[in-house]
Amino acid sequence: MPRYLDGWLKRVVDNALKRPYVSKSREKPVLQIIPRIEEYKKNELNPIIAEFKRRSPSGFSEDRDPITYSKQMEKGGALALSVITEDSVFQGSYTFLEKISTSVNIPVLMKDFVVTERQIDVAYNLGADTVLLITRILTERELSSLVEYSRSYGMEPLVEVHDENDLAIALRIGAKLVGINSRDLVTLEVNKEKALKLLERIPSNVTKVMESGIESGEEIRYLREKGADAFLIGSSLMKEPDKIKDFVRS
Ligand SMILES: O=P(O)(O)OC[C@@H](O)[C@@H](O)c1c[nH]c2ccccc12
Repeated sequence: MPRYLDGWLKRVVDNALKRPYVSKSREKPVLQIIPRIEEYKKNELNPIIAEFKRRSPSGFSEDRDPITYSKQMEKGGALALSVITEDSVFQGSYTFLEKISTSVNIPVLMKDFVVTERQIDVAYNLGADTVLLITRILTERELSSLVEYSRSYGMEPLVEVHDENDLAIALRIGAKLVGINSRDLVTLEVNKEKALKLLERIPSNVTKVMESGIESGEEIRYLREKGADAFLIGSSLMKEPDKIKDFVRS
C-alpha cells in the first residue's frame, strides 16, 4: 500500500490501484534515456523531455492532437516525450501513449501515478521506454521494488522528488535518473528556489531532470549552469509548440 495520502492525491492513487491490465505484445526495443542525454550535452543541445498533457489540477487546459504534437516535438529536436496517462484528474489515457509511441522514434516516458507492477507492465506493453515513479506517494520499500521491477524490463525509471526527505530516499535506493519537481503535489505551488537547492545536493553521478514551470530558454541556460542535465516541459510547449526549437538550442 502506498504512503498515507488524502485529498486529490488519494483519489488519483485509488484510481491507479484499479487501472486495468492491457495485454499487447510490444514490437520494439526499449530506448535508453540517460545515454541520449549525454549525447545531447556533448553536442551542446539542451535535453528537453516534451510532455503531452491536456489537463492538470492546477487549472491547465489545452487540447491538441497527440500525434501532430509529438511529431512536431521530435522534429524540433526533443530528446524524449512524456505522455500523461492518468485518466481521472489529468484526462490522459493509455490510448495516447500507444498512439504516440508508435508514431515517434524518440524515447517515450509514461507519466502516471504508478503504484503497482501491473502499471509498469502496461507501460512496457504499450511501447513506453520508461516510467515516472513519484517518491511522495510511495513507501521506500515500494519505490525500491518498483525501480527494480522497471529495470527488469531494461527501463531506468525517472524518480521524482519534491523535498529533502524524498531526495534522501531516492538516493538511498540508488535512483540513477532523478526528477526534481518544483511543483508541490499537495499545495500545487511552484517553488523554484527550493528546487534549485535540491539540485545542488544531488551527486554528479546521478542524472538530474528539472520539472515543472519552465518557460524560457534563459531559465534553461541558468539551470544548466547550476548542474541540471535535462528539462521536462509540459504547459509552455502545449501552449506554444514552436518554442521547442529555441528550448533545444538556447
Ligand atoms: O506543465 P509543466 O509546468 O511544464 O510541468 C510538466 C511536469 O513537470 C508536470 O506535468 C508534472 C511533474 N510531475 C508530475 C507528476 C504527475 C503529473 C504531472 C507532473
